[in-house]
Amino acid sequence: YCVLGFEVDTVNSVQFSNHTGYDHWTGQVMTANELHTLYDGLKLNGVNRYDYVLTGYTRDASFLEMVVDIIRELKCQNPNLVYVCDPVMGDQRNGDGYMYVPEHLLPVYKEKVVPVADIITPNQYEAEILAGKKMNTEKEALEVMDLLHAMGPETVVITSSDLPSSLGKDYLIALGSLRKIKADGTLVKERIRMEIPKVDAVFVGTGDLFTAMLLAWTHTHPNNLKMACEKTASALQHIVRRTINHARGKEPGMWVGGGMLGWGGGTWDGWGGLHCWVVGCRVGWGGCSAEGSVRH
Ligand SMILES: Nc1ncnc2c1ncn2[C@@H]1O[C@H](COP(=O)(O)OP(=O)(O)O)[C@@H](O)[C@H]1O
Ligand SMILES: Cc1ncc(COP(=O)(O)O)c(CN)c1O
Repeated sequence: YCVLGFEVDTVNSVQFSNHTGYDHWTGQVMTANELHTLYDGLKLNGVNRYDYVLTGYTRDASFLEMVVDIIRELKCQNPNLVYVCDPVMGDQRNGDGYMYVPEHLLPVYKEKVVPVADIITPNQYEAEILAGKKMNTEKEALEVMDLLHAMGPETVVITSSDLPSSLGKDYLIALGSLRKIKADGTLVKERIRMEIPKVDAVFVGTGDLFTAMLLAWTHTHPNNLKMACEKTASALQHIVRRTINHARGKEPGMWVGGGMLGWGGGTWDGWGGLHCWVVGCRVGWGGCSAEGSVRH
């Protein structure tokens, strides 16, 4: 189906009853073999040419390794392919970080996945464990982003952090860094900081949505990370606000669903012809979070 002008092929990396923030969850974790079988089908038909690949939540190390093998092959098919990786591993609450996927995935992300990624979107905790360095100040955050660039990706966006905002405690900080070596050898560096008004609730799936939106907006603004991030954050802000208003009963009749991706302004039609392959799961449905809109 077509989302924001992208024709998207989806592959489940897990198939769960609900996201893992619930007390219980059941379902299947996809294996490397199952992924390979699907990829083989695409190859046999000669339809394995993609412009973008986006990966999200994964629980299986060999599945991740297979993703890397496939990315390498897809990059041979299309050297301009952009791989957007959301290294979904964990989060922090009240300053304490924790992993919600098996810990042995960290070295696979670090040594194999991040090096082939063009854009990564960790949260603060994920950025810190990938870089092996804490970020308590903005200066340290910039150092962490440089360490992540050195691992491979030319675009790093830290989707949320608890760094202090000059606007007060009701704002969360997101940071972005674009580091590009141009054909003539010059280094282009763009750093951005976004202060995002906090909604007093915990959302699940917003990181996934952020990454999907960033993919779409960096396509429109490939050399303007500020613009891409602003449009992404704008959509997120609209969605979390409408979601919370709905949950509090202020917006009757609103459906938290895939169609919500249409908010945030801009013209999202008519891009046509782009192929995007998304490896990730659908993060559940129903409930009062933004998750319904993350139907990669
Ligand atoms: N409580 C919130 N208030 C406002 N915006 C939020 C909130 N939680 C998430 N967001 C939005 O979602 C984006 C991703 O944040 P988050 O879900 O914390 O990332 P991650 O899943 O990577 O930890 C943020 O940049 C912000 O735009
Ligand atoms: C199945 C699944 N997918 C994705 C996520 C990531 O959610 P978020 O976008 O909020 O980082 C989670 C978080 N627990 C999850 O359980």
